[in-house]
Amino acid sequence: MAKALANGFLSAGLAKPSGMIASVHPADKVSLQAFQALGVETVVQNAPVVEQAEVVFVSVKPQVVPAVLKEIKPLSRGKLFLSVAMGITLQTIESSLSPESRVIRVMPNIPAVVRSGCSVYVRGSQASDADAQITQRLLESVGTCEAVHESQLDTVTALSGSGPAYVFVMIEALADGAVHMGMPRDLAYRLAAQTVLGAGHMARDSGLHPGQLKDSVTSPGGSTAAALRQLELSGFRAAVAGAVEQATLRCKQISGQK
Ligand SMILES: NC(=O)C1=CN([C@@H]2O[C@H](COP(=O)(O)OP(=O)(O)OC[C@H]3O[C@@H](n4cnc5c(N)ncnc54)[C@H](OP(=O)(O)O)[C@@H]3O)[C@@H](O)[C@H]2O)C=CC1
Ligand SMILES: O=C(O)[C@@H]1CCC=N1
Repeated sequence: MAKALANGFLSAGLAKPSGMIASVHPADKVSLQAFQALGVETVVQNAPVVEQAEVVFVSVKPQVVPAVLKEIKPLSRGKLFLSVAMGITLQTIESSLSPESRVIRVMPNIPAVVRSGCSVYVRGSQASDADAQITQRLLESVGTCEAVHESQLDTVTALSGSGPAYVFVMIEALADGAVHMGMPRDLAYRLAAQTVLGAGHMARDSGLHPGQLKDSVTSPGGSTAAALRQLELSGFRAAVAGAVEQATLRCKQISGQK
């Protein structure tokens, strides 16, 4: 996620490679190469990042966050921390850093890499209006960004944080169906991806209910109606809604609420 955000901020012209520094775990060669390709300085420790940066993204797995916060606490005074870790609450982060640090929780998503992400954020108790503005500006440079209440963050994580994965599975499945019917795979992926993009665009911008949009595609006695019947028989809606529910529960489990 850190690579996607860095790439997005650079593409948006909001940051220069010389103004960024990334701590990359030495074993993670893919990340090392990705940051180097962006021209961003990499270090193998977290301390130099916190020492040099005014705004620090905490983008390690939730299970690793406590150890990282403990490590950087002595350097955290006066800095703004943006944590993207799922399930790690503001209370946990704030109580693990200097009381004079400022914290904002962010839930971005991976399309930030192509500046089509959607992010939400929640201000910590010490974060100022200026901190919220910096957060909003950074994340709006890579997509949409809005403030939410922390009680929504686990569900946001399950919907838009993880959502691209569900959509990628959908694209794969759409293409698999078409390949099964004889379509070349590269054409199938192109059409599937563009279909998702176009439908998303309409759902976002038309002001119409998704059900109305669905009805506009569904000719009486036609092929879409036959396909939709198959989706309903296969429990498609329940599967997708259930995925969001399970992901939310997993976030709550990680944060210790369940
Ligand atoms: N991927 C996504 O789409 C999204 C992810 N997030 C959040 O972003 C965070 C990162 O997720 P993601 O990018 O997928 O995970 P990754 O595992 O890809 O990235 C985490 C990186 O942190 C490194 N790391 C491990 N331990 C340390 C340490 N002690 N100090 C510094 N770096 C360390 C890892 O190295 P190594 O691999 O060697 O352990 C790895 O390079 C998570 O908290 C996740 O909840 C939020 C929204 C969307
Ligand atoms: O899978 C995860 O845990 C993270 C959170 C949102 C997307 N990826």
